[in-house]
Amino acid sequence: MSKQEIWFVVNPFSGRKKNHQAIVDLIEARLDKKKYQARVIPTKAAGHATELAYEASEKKVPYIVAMGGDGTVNEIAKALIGSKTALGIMPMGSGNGLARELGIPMKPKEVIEKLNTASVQQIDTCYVNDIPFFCTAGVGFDAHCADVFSKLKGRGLLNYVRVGLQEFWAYKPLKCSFGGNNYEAFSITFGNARQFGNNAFITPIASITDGFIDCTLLNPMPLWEVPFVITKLFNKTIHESSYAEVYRSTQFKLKGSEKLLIHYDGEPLRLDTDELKISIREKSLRVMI
Ligand SMILES: Nc1ncnc2c1ncn2[C@@H]1O[C@H](COP(=O)(O)OP(=O)(O)OP(=O)(O)O)[C@@H](O)[C@H]1O
Repeated sequence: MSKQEIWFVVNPFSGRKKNHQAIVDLIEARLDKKKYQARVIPTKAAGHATELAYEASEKKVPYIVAMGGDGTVNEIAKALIGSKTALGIMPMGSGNGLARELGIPMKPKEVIEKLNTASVQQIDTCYVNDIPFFCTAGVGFDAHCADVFSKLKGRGLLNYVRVGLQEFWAYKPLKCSFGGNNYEAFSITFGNARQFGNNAFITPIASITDGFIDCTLLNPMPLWEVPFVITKLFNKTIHESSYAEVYRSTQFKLKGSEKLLIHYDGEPLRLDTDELKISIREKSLRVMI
C-alpha cells in the first residue's frame, strides 16, 4: 500500500503553556510510517492555516490535521468544505469544541493512536450569513463574552467563568426579532454540534450529521438562577430549562436593532449588518475520526 500524505498545521501560539515541540516529536515517533508520510508546518500568522488548507486541497493531500484551538480548526475547516481532503484535529486550545464533539481524545499520544486507525466521516457545515461554523454561532451574552475574552491574555475554562460572572451584572438583553416574535433575549445560539467547547452543551440534542440546525434561545434570568442554568448546560439538559426555547430548522433569520456582534466557534465579530441568516450545507466536510 502506498503511503498517504498527512499535513500537521501547527499554530505555535495555541494553548496555554503547551509544549508544541514535544508533540511534534511524539508525532515523528508514533505516527504509523507505513501508512502516512507526515509533514509538519507551523503557521506564520493568522489566516495562514486557511491558505495551507486550500493548498492541501488543490494538491489532493488526503489529510490535514489542525494542531491548535478552535480558531485554527475553523481556519482550516472552512477551506475544506466540499473538498476531498479530510480534517483531523490535534486539540491544543481551551475549548476544543469540534474535537470533543467528534470523540477525539485530548491527550496527544491517544490522538496519534487514533489517527493511525482513523476512518473518514462526513459532517454538516453551518453558515452565519456567509461565515462558516462547525460547532456553534450566536448573538447575545455568549458573543459579548467571546469579545471580552478575546481581549484577555489568560485562556481556559476558569477565565471563561470569570468573564461570564463579571459581565452578567451590566449585560443588557439583545433586542431582536426572531421567528416572527420580538424578543429581549439573553442569548440565541445556533448549533451544528451540541457544544460550545469545554463540554458546555448549549444545543444538547443537535446532531452534526442530521442536516438540521438546532437553536437554543435563552430568556433573561435572575442571578440566583444562573448556577442552575449552568448546571443544565454541563449536564446536557439546558433544553429543559424554563428559560430556554428550542428550535430546529434548515434555516433561521434574525434581525437586531443595531449592527450585530456575533461569535462563530467562539471567535467574536462585529458585523456590518443587523440581519442574520443561518443556513446549512449537509455532509460537506470530511473529518478523520
Ligand atoms: N502564527 C500565528 N501568529 C499569530 N496568530 C496566529 C498564528 N497562527 C494562528 N493564529 C491565530 O490564533 C488564533 C487563536 O488560535 P487557536 O484558536 O488555535 O488557539 P487558542 O486561542 O489557544 O485556542 P482557544 O480559542 O480554544 O483557547 C486563531 O484565530 C488564528 O488565526
